Amino acid sequence: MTEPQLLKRVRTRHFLSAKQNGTKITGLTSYDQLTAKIFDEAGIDFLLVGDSAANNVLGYDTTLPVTVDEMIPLVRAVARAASRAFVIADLPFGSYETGVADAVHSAIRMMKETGAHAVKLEGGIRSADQIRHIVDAGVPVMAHIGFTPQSEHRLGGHVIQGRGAGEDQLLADARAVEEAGAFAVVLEMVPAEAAKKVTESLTIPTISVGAGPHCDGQLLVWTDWAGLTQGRIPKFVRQYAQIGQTLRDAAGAWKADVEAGEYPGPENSY
Ligand SMILES: Nc1nc(=O)c2c([nH]1)NC[C@@H]1CN(c3ccc(C(=O)N[C@@H](CCC(=O)O)C(=O)O)cc3)CN21
Ligand SMILES: CC(C)C(=O)C(=O)O
Ligand SMILES: [Mg+2]
Repeated sequence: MTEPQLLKRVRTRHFLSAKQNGTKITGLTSYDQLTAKIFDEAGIDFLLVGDSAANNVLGYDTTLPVTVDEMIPLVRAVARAASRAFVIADLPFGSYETGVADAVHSAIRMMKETGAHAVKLEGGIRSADQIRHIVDAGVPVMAHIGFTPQSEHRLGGHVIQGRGAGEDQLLADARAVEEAGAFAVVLEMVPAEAAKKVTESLTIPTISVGAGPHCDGQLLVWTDWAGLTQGRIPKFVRQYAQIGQTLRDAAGAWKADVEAGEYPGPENSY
């Protein structure tokens, strides 16, 4: 988006101007103050405290079990650490689907108790009323359509969305969230050509998570991107580090040194 030192704090208007200027927007997930500070210093434009914390922090198999109460301390840590990046709190499953009052309540809790700058929720047409009411309450909303992990059981697994006839549904969902007042929309796991059509038909920026190169920005789950996630990694991820292997090697080397009496050395002792 803009050079880190030129911009004090990323705001929703910078998302819109980035689309207008053709400058790509970058986002990573973050769940703690250590990574938030590092990604913020690297100039990443926004940090999403994803409900993927369910898998990546709390050890659940899916995102479904995580609650607002569990998310709040993580969002707070990220918001405290980020000085330039725009911090977005993911609304977990069950905290907004039950009606506009519950959705506004959850969004306000996130804003009041964490210092986040916006919330994100899943769903297009089905979530448009919630988006409208949260925005009316003064809270910016990032929408999320295409593959929506909170509904993976209804979708039948990690299935690519927006293929064939699904493209019309995707476009309708995208228009609905823009009309409802979302400032940006995440497109997850949709064909590049469908994402291109959505990007060209909206005035708000599209953020790709596995939606190809034509979107206005790109977002990845940091633990996937840094080689920390165990197990299957989606095809849309490019790994920029192998932190998992680095830590495994470090733990093995330290254990061997301790067992051999090589650690601590004189320089580590009083
Ligand atoms: N952005 C994102 N969303 C997720 O739901 C998600 C992550 N990242 N990262 C961690 C886990 C791992 N997940 C996934 C999601 C998809 C595949 C996968 O292999 N997908 C196929 C395409 C779908 C298919 O047709 O099977 C692929 O080739 O990428 C793997 C792990 C779900 N989780
Ligand atoms: C992958 C992104 C879009 C997300 O919702 C999350 O990390 O929870
Ligand atoms: Mg999420």
